[in-house]
Amino acid sequence: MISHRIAFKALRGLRLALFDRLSQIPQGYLVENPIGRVRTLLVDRVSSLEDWIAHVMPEAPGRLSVPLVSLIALFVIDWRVGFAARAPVPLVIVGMGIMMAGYESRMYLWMGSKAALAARAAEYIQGIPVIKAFLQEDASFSRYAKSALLYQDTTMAWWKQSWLGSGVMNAAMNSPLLAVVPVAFVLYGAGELDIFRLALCLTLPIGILQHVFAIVHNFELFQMVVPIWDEITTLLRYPALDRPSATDRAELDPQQGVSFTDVHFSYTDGLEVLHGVNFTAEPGQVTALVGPSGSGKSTIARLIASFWDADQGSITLGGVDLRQIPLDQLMEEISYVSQDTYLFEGTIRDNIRLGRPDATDEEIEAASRAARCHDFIMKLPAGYEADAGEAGGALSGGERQRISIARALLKDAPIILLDEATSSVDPENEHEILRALDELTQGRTVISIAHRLSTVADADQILVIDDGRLVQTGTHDELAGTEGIYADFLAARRRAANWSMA
Ligand SMILES: Nc1ncnc2c1ncn2[C@@H]1O[C@H](COP(=O)(O)OP(=O)(O)OP(=O)(O)O)[C@@H](O)[C@H]1O
Repeated sequence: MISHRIAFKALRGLRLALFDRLSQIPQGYLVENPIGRVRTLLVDRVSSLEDWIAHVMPEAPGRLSVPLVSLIALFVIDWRVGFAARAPVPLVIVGMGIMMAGYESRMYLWMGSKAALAARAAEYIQGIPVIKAFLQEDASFSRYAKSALLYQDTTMAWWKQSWLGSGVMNAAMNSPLLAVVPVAFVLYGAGELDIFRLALCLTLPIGILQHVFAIVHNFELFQMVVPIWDEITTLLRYPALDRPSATDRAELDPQQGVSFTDVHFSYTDGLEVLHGVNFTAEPGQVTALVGPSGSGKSTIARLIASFWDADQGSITLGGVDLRQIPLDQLMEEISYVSQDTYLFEGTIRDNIRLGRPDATDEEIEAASRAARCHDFIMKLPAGYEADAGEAGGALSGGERQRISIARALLKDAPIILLDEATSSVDPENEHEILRALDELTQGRTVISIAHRLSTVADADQILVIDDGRLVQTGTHDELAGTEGIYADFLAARRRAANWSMA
């Protein structure tokens, strides 16, 4: 019982340490690692250490000493019985040798396929609505099925490679008396052993092999624990963002907005996606980022939110380099509003309160009214007390986005990062979102990945990004009359607007 208590305490400590690390490392880790894989690590991998801590470690002294003491006792009773008791050991070693050949690489393959299966399963389930909408069930299911088959193949390959060795080993270990019985009875017949010693000779070997069996099993467990521990320590040692502690708050100048100076950045694959970007988003102004898909707009927004650090150059906020601003302080300064709003377990009220944990109910409702959420929330049977998990399924994408706007309003951060994609939203919702956004962006510094021409045209400054470079800067009027990507973008929008349904 004590060892189990210690084990659960250790697992709890380990999980807390991992969560702690996750909050200190670049949030990009979560963008780059499928959520199913992170979940497997935090839940399953950590749980699988329980056996090791609760059983293997506390039982090890007994497992090792009992066979040793029994064997010495047998040698003391009669050295010939001692040797007979060891007769199966070479067979156990041979069997184990066969079984363990290439164990580590098989183990990594198997664990990799298991993690891939978990990731694919999570992806498949999360993506079901999209998959159905695009009639991709077969393709998506086949990806999931392929990883299930790979898991099956690696499991079966492992079994096939192990069965001979494990058969030999098990047979030898389950035959502790094979050589002892004839030797002991011959000695007893010859009068060299009395009845008590004979009884000891016939019982002690059984105990020895049971423990040897357990040691072998534990050795196998150890082989499994090594890669798991590797994975856990990789995350625990993942370099944290180098930031001052929460108490070393930076002096931010409210007259200065967000500035990029010669910013270069590459994701972990090493391919540079931003090649020396320079701009300033002035405080209280709307800066719109436009450009072709994959040009780097979201990357710029994520760098401002410190998902990662720039590889070269500097990003400043209020005149201070982001690296000098404690993460907590930065998070107070920024609200990130994207089109996919995550609803946490709890009530709708709790979900909005995430914007400012000490907000009163009245403040939450005022923010909801301003974000045009109040009416649809009141239509839910339990209103603000509705369970977000259950209600979430009943909310449209636009309604969820308005909830994230309500959170941001409550948070009242001076800088708004806005990924405003409204393409998937119906006109009624779009209208409501725009009104909510108007409330949110009043008097704040807004950096918006803009998709709607109206937002772009109204922006104080438009930054045109192409292939990781800032290629045009100006207002709508300035850029509309200049040849380039922005004029092309306008022309494409006008053509689309002229399309008729006839
Ligand atoms: N996590 C990632 N790992 C590696 N490369 C990435 C990652 N995220 C984005 N990229 C790459 O970085 C480049 C810029 O991507 P980004 O998402 O910033 O573009 P974007 O302009 O926001 O595109 P969109 O308008 O389609 O959202 C692309 O080539 C993309 O493939």
